Amino acid sequence: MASTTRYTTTTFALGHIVTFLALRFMNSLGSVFSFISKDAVGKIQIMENYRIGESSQQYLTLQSMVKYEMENKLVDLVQRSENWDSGCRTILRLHRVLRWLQLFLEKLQIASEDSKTSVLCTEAYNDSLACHHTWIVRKAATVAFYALPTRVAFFEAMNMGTTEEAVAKLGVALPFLSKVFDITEELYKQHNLLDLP
Ligand SMILES: CCCCCCCCCCCCC/C=C/[C@@H](O)[C@H](COP(=O)(O)O)NC(=O)CCCCCCCCCCCCCCC
Repeated sequence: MASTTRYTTTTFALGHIVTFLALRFMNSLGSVFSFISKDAVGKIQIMENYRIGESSQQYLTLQSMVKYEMENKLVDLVQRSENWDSGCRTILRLHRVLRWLQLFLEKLQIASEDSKTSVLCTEAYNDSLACHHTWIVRKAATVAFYALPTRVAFFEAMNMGTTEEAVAKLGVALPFLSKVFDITEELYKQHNLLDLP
């Protein structure tokens, strides 16, 4: 499955729409989230530039990107230097965010009415992204999570309808999210790219 499934331009386009909605939502949460969305926007911009650059054909699929950058020694494997913004390391950062999102949405889906989104988000963060972040980023992220709205308001802000509707939508979306995560994880494992600096 992993070797035959491809990221297509359609997938990229859908990704952009979801990202746009997520970032708009984060901006609505106020300036406390802007340091998070700024970093996300910067990384998405790096990938968009590859998609419109002179090697854009090499960036049509995740597999072709890995092949192209590895064969042409365009990835910093040991420490960040001239290839600090390679597609491989940029996607790795976003891939780790996807793991956080997967855990967070799974928790939101099964949470009780009175559970706090800040707690769910912090747990998901500690089990995924936290170990890749510096102490200062971990502290700032944890503080920002306290500003998250309640579960109901969260679903409303994301335009997901009532709690029942939102839970049903998450049930449809989560398997797709897992599939994307698993394909990327497998590809990166094969090429030994999971710890890029
Ligand atoms: C809804 C609440 C959103 C919480 C977002 C949780 C993720 C917390 C990440 C905190 C990142 C802080 C900013 C800086 C991080 C960088 O140090 C770090 C390393 O980068 P470097 O190796 O280039 O130096 N960057 C990263 O790990 C990438 C962070 C990108 C954050 C993207 C967040 C997207 C959030 C999407 C929210 C979607 C909500 C949807 C709900 C249905």
